[in-house]
Amino acid sequence: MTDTPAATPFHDLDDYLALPRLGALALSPDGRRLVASQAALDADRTRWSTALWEIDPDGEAPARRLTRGAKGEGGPAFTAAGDLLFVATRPGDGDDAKPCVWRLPAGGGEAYPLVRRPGGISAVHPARAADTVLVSADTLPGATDEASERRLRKARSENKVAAILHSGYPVRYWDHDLGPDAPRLFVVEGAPLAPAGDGDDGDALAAAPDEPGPDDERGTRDLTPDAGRALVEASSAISDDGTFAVASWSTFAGLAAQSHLVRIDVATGERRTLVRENEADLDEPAISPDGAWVAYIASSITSPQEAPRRTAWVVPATGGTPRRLAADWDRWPASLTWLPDSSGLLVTADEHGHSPVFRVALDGDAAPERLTAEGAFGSVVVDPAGTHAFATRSSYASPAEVVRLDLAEGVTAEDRVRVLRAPSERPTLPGRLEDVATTVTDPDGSTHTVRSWLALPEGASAENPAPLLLWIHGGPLGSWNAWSWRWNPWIMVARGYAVLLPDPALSTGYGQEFVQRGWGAWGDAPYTDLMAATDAVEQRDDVDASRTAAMGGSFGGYMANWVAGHTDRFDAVVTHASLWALDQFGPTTDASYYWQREMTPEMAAKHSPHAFVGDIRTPMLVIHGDKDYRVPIGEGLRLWTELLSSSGLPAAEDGSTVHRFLYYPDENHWILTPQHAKVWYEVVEGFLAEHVLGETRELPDVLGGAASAG
Ligand SMILES: CSCC[C@H](NC(C)=O)C(=O)N[C@@H](C)C(=O)N[C@@H](CO)C(=O)O
Repeated sequence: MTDTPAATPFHDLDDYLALPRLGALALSPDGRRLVASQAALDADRTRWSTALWEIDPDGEAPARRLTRGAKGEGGPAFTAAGDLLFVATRPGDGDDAKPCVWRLPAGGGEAYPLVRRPGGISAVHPARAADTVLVSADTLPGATDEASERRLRKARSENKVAAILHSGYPVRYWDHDLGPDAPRLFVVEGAPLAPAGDGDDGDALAAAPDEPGPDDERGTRDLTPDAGRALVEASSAISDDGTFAVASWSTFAGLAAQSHLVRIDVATGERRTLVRENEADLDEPAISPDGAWVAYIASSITSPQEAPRRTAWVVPATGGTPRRLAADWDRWPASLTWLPDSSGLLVTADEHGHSPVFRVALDGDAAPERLTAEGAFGSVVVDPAGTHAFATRSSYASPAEVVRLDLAEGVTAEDRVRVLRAPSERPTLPGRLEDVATTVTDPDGSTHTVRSWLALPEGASAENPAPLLLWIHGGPLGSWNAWSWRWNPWIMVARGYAVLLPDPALSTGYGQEFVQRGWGAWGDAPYTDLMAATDAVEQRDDVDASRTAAMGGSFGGYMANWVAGHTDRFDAVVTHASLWALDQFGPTTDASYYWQREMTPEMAAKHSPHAFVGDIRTPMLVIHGDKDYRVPIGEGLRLWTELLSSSGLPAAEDGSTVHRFLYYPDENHWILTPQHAKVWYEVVEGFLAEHVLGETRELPDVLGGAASAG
């Protein structure tokens, strides 16, 4: 017998990067076909590409791959006739090829391009009970038809002009520039799609989308020629009968942006405001199957004093007075899916380290019924009989898998969920996960529970306590409740660390008051909660309190920077894409309007990590991507120069320093390529090994023979 745990994919970064990653689901209107997208590593291991897979809704047959395009396929959706539509670029169209909509006929045959637009198509929305299909496509402001759009695009590309003339805000989004084109909604024109084929059992669906099939390409009619930037970041839905659409529509005034819901008549393009609130953004419209109601999510406009509230509402689809669903519910709805008889909705919402599915009735004031126990659910779809739902479920114990939920009354949460046969197996973990909690007392005397996930290596024990890594989540309005490929604790667990994933003040799933305690005061309760959670696990005999590190990304990087300036209890701090100087972050992020609502100059001054640089006595690894527009590179650059010049551990005269800066010239807020993700984990692990374990790791050659990670 040996205590050495069996090797898992988390022990080897190449194996980890090769794990397939499940995406969104689509269910055919008859409920008989379930399709999932899944990303897998390409043969040259430098990108992931997505393919569509058919999943047996009964859980009997193995998953079957449907598409094999060289450039990948995504955004699956079924038409009323059962054809599968998806978005993909055409093979052979070159590097600047634009995605278009493909049709894979229900009756068999080759997939072929159904609709294209000169600027590409980003999403497709078929009606569930009519031959109407909407698409969302980026369009130039001066384009009046496809010919003028092509002419304008040609003028820019042939003259190699990338300049964009703005007259308002926003100008960037996450990792790309906004403009000069912007999304508009189009209806696909033409005769009804050809009926399904000869009843072939579908084997032909495995055909590759290599060559266009039938000569059936369709044109489009612009439903929103005057959209301007109103549909940037919009969510939209089409009614089952295909007669109208509802979209979130943004208006801009200076820096301020606000969204309301519009109803658009598909036949005429006539548009009218369905519901508008002065004090909230309205998004995520979902039209009831009977066409009578529109459900949506309202996110209140914040102020420096007041945190947002997210609530679910319904309004008659023809307009009228909105009504709040589950009015006393102290949870934030994340997604809304109607039941087929329009009697209510399935709603996901964060709760205590999970994101379960709840059933919410349309009428009455019954409390939402929590249907599931473990995990975070997404991509929820319901079969036409209303007896089962399908969803993806992940947690920190498992990447996303496809599950079927039995919607019958009286079923226990455990019995309700059945895991379906997905394209890939659940990977073996290198350790175990515990749900831990501690109690904190705020300066006003109120007490709160701070709960965390603690991932422990298999061998951790009193005789062999594990070094501790505190990993802080971003947002900050979020929760460690779903698997993340970006922030994966198991890689560090496989290297012997216990990883603590706390949900401090500002986290979601614990009620409004828990968010409010950290609002506008990021360095107070969120920080003290994190320290309290760390104190509590350091009491355990299977955790080694003398070897510890803290890390975080994005807002989690802000907190890592704050930690570095406020305690020297950790041996190392890793900060990725982090907010450093709040005086500059607010105006330079792509979402300035969002942050400036919360941040006063006083708050920025009081809670800015850069003001405490002189107190930093912990080696720091700074990581930033140049194309990060959410937390712009100026944060990383200023952090780096101030660390070298002004921290309590400045660079020596010969330039040597304990700090490190891992800079990605062509990555953004996320590290999107496999090879760069591998370097990320290698450098993080090497830096922690040096400072926490006192060990040296060799850096990979791809870093050009750089000196040690620590
Ligand atoms: C619901 S919390 C707000 C998320 C926030 N949104 C905007 C408009 O800025 C955001 O993007 N925060 C980042 C600084 C961040 O912390 N991102 C995290 C979580 O999304 C990340 O892991 O990238």
